[in-house]
Amino acid sequence: MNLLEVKNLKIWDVKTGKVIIHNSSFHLKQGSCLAIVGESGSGKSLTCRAIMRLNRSSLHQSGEILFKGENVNNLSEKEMRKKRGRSLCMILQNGMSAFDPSCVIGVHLKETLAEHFEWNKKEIEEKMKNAMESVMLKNPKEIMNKYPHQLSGGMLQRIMIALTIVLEPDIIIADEPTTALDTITQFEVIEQLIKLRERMGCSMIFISHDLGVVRKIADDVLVMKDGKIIERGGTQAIFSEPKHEYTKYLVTTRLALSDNLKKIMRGGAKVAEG
Ligand SMILES: Nc1ncnc2c1ncn2[C@@H]1O[C@H](COP(=O)(O)OP(=O)(O)OP(=O)(O)O)[C@@H](O)[C@H]1O
Repeated sequence: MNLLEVKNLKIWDVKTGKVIIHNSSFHLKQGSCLAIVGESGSGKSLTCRAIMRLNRSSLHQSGEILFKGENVNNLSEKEMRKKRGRSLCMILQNGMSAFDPSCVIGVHLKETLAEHFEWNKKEIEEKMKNAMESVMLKNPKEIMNKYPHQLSGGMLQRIMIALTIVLEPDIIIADEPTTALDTITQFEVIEQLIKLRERMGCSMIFISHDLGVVRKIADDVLVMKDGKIIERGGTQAIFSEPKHEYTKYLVTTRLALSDNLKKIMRGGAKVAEG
């Protein structure tokens, strides 16, 4: 069953009239992970933000975005707010931009959860504590009393994953969730995302420049270039028999980069062991 079906999505800038996403159609199967890859500026983030209806007001969108058969393009902002977080959850590139800098993490987490559930303060604290421990965040109580700037990028990403565990959304959209992190932390956060999928069986849209990670985590892949989907298919097929010249280029160059990462990781592990 398709949990999400995007039909003829078009996004354009009303100020300039420029079309940025041209007639994009794709679907996300229940329980599967769809990766969107492509060079910088190809339209991956705008596509995902369109699903969440989070693009700036100067960007207009048309077409159908059917979530469980309902076109989210037709929902009011109030109805959409209920869907965000509870049904469709986004893990952003930079944890720092996801949390309110003016309050401690715990306040933000409690406010988010109180918006979607009838839990009392104690229940929220208990659920968050368990979820944070499950993503290897030690001392959850201490962390909840810290401001975002007092925590590392890797910790903020884990907190976002922990919040996602508690929210149990139908779809997680992870937009380059490890780009802002150092190599070792990237590896750990990806491990947590893989575990999250295994545990919750949720569906995921995963945007990444790292094709090594895409090969590990995704079931299907969309390749985007200049606002268009130029190739799509099962992960295995995309990597072993890419058809489009651009996909061939991506697969060879990006996998070479990934191999480099693996070498660094092995080196890092040795240093840690020694
Ligand atoms: N608010 C905006 N107004 C007008 N154009 C925009 C806006 N945001 C992004 N764009 C343009 O839309 C295109 C697609 O951007 P998008 O952020 O979706 O690319 P991307 O594939 O996610 O890139 P990256 O991998 O660097 O994150 C780019 O050319 C970008 O300059």
